[in-house]
Amino acid sequence: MSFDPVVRLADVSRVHGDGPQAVPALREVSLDVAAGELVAVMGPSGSGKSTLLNLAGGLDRPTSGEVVVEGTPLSGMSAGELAGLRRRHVGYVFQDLNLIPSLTAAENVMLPRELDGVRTGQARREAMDALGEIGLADVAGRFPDEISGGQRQRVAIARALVGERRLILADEPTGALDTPTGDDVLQLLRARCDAGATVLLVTHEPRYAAWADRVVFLRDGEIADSTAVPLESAR
Ligand SMILES: Nc1ncnc2c1ncn2[C@@H]1O[C@H](COP(=O)(O)OP(=O)(O)OP(=O)(O)O)[C@@H](O)[C@H]1O
Repeated sequence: MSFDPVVRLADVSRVHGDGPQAVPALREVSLDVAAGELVAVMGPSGSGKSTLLNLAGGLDRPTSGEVVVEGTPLSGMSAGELAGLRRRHVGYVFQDLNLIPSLTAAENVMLPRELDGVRTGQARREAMDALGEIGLADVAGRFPDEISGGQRQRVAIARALVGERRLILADEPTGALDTPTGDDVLQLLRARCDAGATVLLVTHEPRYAAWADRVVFLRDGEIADSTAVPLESAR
């Protein structure tokens, strides 16, 4: 594990809305996550888990504090620069899969790379590699409504992993899946960490958190506890 964090949150606060409606979703949270680390983020509904993930990936900006991704502070970046950094370095897996229904599995995986200027041939090769890695090469030409929910979720993960992204943000990626398929997803994320990526995983399930190196518990927008996961756990 390298010492420099892939993502650093330094005294990060986020207030949603203003005036009497203002909601302090995160309060002065500091967190470093290194290359090779899988950190599970747990906590009750409304404790700030999704807010933390969105800030870590530059999808949202903090009210105060600083987010640093791969050594670059995000505060000074324009919206366009942030979008570029997200496409190059950050992969997202959300519970609602956001696959584009009119594109095949392979085309969905290719899309972020093509948006980043990678030529179609290379993007296709990368997509096929990413799909092959997760055992989905045979459904590459099918559309999202022609494959199962578990396969769709794995396609979404392939799309998050394609290219050289080292920071993977997964918000309840196992939410709609049965247990064996959820285990497959975790195994995949774990393998990417072991290959040097960094994963922040929001989950309500202790079963899946057991795959992490560390579990961070949020309560009312603050880190209430941070616990190393013993090696003899589920992994
Ligand atoms: N865009 C927004 N505008 C106003 N309030 C928001 C917004 N997004 C989140 N919040 C509020 O901020 C707090 C933290 O929300 P967040 O979604 O980060 O929590 P969470 O732990 O991910 O919850 P869940 O487990 O239910 O998804 C909640 O009180 C929520 O209502």
